[in-house]
Amino acid sequence: MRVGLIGAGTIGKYLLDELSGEDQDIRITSVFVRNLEKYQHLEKQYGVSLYTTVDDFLDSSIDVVVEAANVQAAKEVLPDIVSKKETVLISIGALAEETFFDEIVEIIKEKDHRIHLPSGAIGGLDLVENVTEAGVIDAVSLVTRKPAHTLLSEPTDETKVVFEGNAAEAIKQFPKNINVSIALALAGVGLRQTKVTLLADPNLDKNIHAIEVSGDFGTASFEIKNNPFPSNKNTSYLAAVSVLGTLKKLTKKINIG
Ligand SMILES: NC(=O)C1=CN([C@@H]2O[C@H](COP(=O)(O)OP(=O)(O)OC[C@H]3O[C@@H](n4cnc5c(N)ncnc54)[C@H](O)[C@@H]3O)[C@@H](O)[C@H]2O)C=CC1
Ligand SMILES: O=C([O-])CC(=O)C(=O)O
Repeated sequence: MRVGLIGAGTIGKYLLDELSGEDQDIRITSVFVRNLEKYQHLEKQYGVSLYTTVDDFLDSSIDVVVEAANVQAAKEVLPDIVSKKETVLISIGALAEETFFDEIVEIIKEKDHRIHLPSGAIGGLDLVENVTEAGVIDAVSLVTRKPAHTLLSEPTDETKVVFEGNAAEAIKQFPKNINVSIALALAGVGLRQTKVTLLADPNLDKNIHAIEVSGDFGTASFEIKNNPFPSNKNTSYLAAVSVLGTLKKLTKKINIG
């Protein structure tokens, strides 16, 4: 499977490290960048071709596109990508606006393409999706706790609630920090019904996501204590791992969950 990558930052570089080389079943062959000079070294290092226009990138010989840029970039390029390719989207917040979501769904239905949303820095989405499809879910909440300096510009001595509301509002205010809430919302009861609390904790060096689900099926609680990437404290290591996992699932004959 030949993969086209958008965004060669923390997650993108992790994927390049894992998925380059002739002998790989899944291999990144094309990378879309804005600044050719800055990323030129990737060509030699990973044997990839760089593209600066979306059209050329999509016309290169790739089977699937992985977006690992950011919510705004994803929104800009998503209609073009999904109309031509299968897509793995990690900036899931790009799908938070209802009209845009509907537009994308219309395109993928017409083109018979799929979008794959990795579980990112959380887990348990299979359960949430199952109980939602079966109509046996009542409520979902997410409490995210992050190192204070990744959320606040000023230092703080005590834990601060920086957001309390629903997933739709959370991603508008924190597009770089709470993509997980949109994955949870899309798997479950929707953006307005998914409760989100975001805490800035000065004594923390991990990104912790606590999920509570309840309904006729029973209750479920998940807590994911994520180690951040050393090079990017905003991003959990698991987020990158989940993109790799999603790509590997695309090639498997037995799917779990
Ligand atoms: N669903 C989840 O659990 C998580 C989702 N994310 C999403 O993944 C994204 C990527 O994360 P990281 O790799 O840690 O971020 P990063 O900031 O390290 O890397 C992003 C890269 O994308 C590039 N970029 C930005 N706009 C672009 C454009 N229009 N075209 C091409 N490249 C562009 C940047 O230059 C940078 O190299 C985040 O912005 C966030 O939206 C991140 C963590 C968790
Ligand atoms: O990496 C994380 O823990 C979560 C994150 O940034 C996001 O959901 O956007």
